[in-house]
Amino acid sequence: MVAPPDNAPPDNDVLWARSVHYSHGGSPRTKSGAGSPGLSGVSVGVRQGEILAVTGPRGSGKTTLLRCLSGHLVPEQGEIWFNSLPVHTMGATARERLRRDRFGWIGPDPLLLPELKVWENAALPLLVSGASHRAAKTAACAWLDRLDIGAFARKRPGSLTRAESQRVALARALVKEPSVVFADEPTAPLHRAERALLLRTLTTAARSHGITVLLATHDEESAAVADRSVELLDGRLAAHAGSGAGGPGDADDGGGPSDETPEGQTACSLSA
Ligand SMILES: Nc1ncnc2c1ncn2[C@@H]1O[C@H](COP(=O)(O)OP(=O)(O)OP(=O)(O)O)[C@@H](O)[C@H]1O
Repeated sequence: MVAPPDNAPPDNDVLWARSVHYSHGGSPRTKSGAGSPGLSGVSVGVRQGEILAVTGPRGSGKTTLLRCLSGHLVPEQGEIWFNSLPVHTMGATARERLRRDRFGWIGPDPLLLPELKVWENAALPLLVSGASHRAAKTAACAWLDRLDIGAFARKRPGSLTRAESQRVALARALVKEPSVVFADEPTAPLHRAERALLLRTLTTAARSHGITVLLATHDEESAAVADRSVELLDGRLAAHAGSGAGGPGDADDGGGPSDETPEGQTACSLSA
């Protein structure tokens, strides 16, 4: 067993971004705002089991941050850590394996495969990982039941409403019981009542299984389900605040770092 490097994140942070810079198209951001903005020196720590909302207006960099934290994008500068693993130095295959084995993702579009039954869509992450058909079906149907859509397991996605389809996408994100679920505007296509239901379903499932959630949303009401929020503005972290909803961050200082963290780490849970 290799000891984690000295600059690895604090033990209770499952994910950690340190001074991350990312420009879409690779052209660095200029002072005038020209170029292709993404992230400009964002640092954030996410605790084990925490539900963290990443808020901010459209185009502020929420998706880019989630994609960097999940290893889809590699920052031009800065570090991304998952536990003691330096994601920013991993090769494409290792990052792909990490995403497949430890992370779940749900976006604004359910992206279900119309040719497959609902349970097969929910089971896809297990099927592509080599799980047996029977085990994948059992796990997928259990999640569909938990999310109150078990009755649709044998139907095709085409017969579902948008809200039901999003819940199937949620089952697919949870079916491997990942360490972290990245939820990028998962309620964007839904009506208000449906939004509340999906978020309640996501947070209940995550809390009962100890799953960490990063929820990107421009909607304040959606962000209120989180334990803590960080706000992005123009690719920079603007503020952070505890919502009082309860969670790991409430145990001590409301989610910020302690004074005892090594030099350089204090900024990582707070600032751009
Ligand atoms: N593939 C891309 N190529 C070029 N620019 C991009 C690309 N993806 C995002 N951007 C730009 O990067 C900035 C941040 O985009 P990002 O999607 O991360 O923001 P966001 O806060 O998630 O926005 P939204 O709420 O609209 O999804 C925006 O200015 C966007 O136009």
